[in-house]
Amino acid sequence: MGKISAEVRRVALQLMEAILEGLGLGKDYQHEEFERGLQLLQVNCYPKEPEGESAIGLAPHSDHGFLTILLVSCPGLEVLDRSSDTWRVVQQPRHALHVHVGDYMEVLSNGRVKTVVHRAVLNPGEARISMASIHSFAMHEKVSVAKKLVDEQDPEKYKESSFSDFLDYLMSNADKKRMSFLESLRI
Ligand SMILES: O=C(O)CCC(=O)C(=O)O
Ligand SMILES: [Fe+2]
Repeated sequence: MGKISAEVRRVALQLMEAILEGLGLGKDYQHEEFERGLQLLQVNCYPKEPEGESAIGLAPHSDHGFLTILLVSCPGLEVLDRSSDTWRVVQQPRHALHVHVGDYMEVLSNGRVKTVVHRAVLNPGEARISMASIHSFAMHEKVSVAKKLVDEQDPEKYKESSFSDFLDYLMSNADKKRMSFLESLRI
């Protein structure tokens, strides 16, 4: 587990640099904050789909960090196509990793790069395991819109927040039907 986490972290940081460069911020933008950031591993185990029923394994959501790298044992991942508001099945080439952009990437880029809304459905043929590696800043480090991506036509669209603010948000809304964390940050 230690080796795969370290390798996945290396890939995530390299992808982050490429995205930052693509946004015109330069690959070293907030380099230290990314370097000392958090990596969270979440392992999901789903049972086989009961016969004749279709069932959701993990409800629709977006991930809170900058990037998620996902390893899955078999198909079951679906992403929301924003243009048609329909779910698209994600193909699963053998041994391929999936990369999701998360909420903090949408915040940092001032909405230029959109978070991916996704869900997992149960697989009729077999039980399923997935391992999500989520990459974010450190617990109390604030993520904010890059000032270079703000101007009169494109005002700042999100409030700053940290991972600890995200946890507080989850706790405070635990028993309510709630808007997503990202929606709560919209200005
Ligand atoms: O199991 C999957 O394919 C998705 C897992 C996921 O979205 C998550 O852990 O955040
Ligand atoms: Fe997810």
